[in-house]
Amino acid sequence: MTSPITVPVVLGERSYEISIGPGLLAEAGTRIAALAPQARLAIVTDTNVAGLHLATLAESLDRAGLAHQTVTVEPGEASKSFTTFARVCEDLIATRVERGDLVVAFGGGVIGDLAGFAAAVIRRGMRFVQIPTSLLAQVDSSVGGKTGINSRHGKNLVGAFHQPSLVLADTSVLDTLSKREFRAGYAEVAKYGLINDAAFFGWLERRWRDVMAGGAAREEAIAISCRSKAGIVARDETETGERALLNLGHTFGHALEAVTGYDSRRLVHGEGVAIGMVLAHEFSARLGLCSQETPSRVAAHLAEVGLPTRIGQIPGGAGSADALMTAITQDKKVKRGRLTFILTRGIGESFIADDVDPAAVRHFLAEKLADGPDAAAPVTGP
Ligand SMILES: NC(=O)c1ccc[n+]([C@@H]2O[C@H](COP(=O)([O-])OP(=O)(O)OC[C@H]3O[C@@H](n4cnc5c(N)ncnc54)[C@H](O)[C@@H]3O)[C@@H](O)[C@H]2O)c1
Ligand SMILES: O=C(O)C(=O)C[C@@H](O)[C@H](O)[C@H](O)COP(=O)(O)O
Ligand SMILES: [Zn+2]
Repeated sequence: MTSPITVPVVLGERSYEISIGPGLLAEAGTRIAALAPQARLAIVTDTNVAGLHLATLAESLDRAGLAHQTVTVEPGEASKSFTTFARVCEDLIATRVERGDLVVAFGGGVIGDLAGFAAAVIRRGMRFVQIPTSLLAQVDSSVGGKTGINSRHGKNLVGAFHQPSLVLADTSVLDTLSKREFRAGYAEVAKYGLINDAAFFGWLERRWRDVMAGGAAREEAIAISCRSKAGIVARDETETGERALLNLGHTFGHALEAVTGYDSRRLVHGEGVAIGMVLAHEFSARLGLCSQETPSRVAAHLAEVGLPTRIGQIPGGAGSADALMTAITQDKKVKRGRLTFILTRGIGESFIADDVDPAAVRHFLAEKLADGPDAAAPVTGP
């Protein structure tokens, strides 16, 4: 087996490594034992991932002599709720894991955020390991220490910064991911190009089919994404400045997720981000910050990949401009009541814009909603 790609996340005493490559699940036992030889493990996963990959992880931990128990939740965004969080905390405490033991987040971003938040608060803080199994989790959510759950007022409004001690991204587990979920993760990959790396976005435009197919191009895209995120997180761990760039498309996207009731059948996070990134580029063009060709190029690429790019593609619609604005004004980037958006001057030229006029955003959204439902390209499906 070839050695995995390693990406360091440099954060002083909270530094850790991301390992990326095929077959890492079978090595999880030895790698975790090297980190914490005596630890007992509490694995948090969802029923999909458990059914497909838990046996491989469990065998690896057994071989390394690591005791482990599992807490399982239902798949989907609805599990990032107070109710599920409370149950997971109680179940984890019932396993009698101690402060020196490890929580293992084994799944997509929902599991990483949920289990990571539980690890942040149980016994006032336990170490945890991320074993991300979706593309989205491998390129984004397992890195950087944002953990949390949703509120009825908005996405991720309850949470903590809590860095993992290790990230193991086994790229071969992505072979069992649905096309829809793979595409959703691809939106966050494209985000890194759109933030500050026009060459990467151009590479994706040429090579996206290879990224979807697997192999070297997919691993390269995951590694480039992780390096980009690790660099930003190392410079601004708790989002006092530059880290907000990772929120490109998210102010709109999170509002869309909130008004669609965190219902994964209608919209998953990466799809919200895809639509949100197109909206952020269109809004930038509307403000005269970039040319009209910029949003057209972004939308064309995301649509070619099979992602939704318009609000009208969300089954059941996305409520009203007022409902979206209510969610947007709860965004964590709001400062002294003023809206912050990630806007752009062109592909790979994103910047943080504070004091964005809410009336202009509302007017823009009302116009987008007036376009009405679009039956041409439904977001759901395989
Ligand atoms: N903390 C962060 O920095 C950060 C970054 C980006 C996104 N997020 C959060 O991540 C969540 C989205 O993550 P996601 O897209 O991974 O969603 P998810 O965790 O719901 O996973 C998507 C679906 O894929 C299934 N799945 C996962 N791995 C699989 C595999 N290998 N084979 C088959 N099925 C598999 C899951 O069971 C689920 O049904 C959102 O809640 C979002 O807010 C957090
Ligand atoms: O890591 C970050 O910082 C991000 O913003 C990454 C996003 O892709 C991710 O969806 C994150 O959870 C959003 O953070 P939030 O602070 O807006 O909830
Ligand atoms: Zn995201």
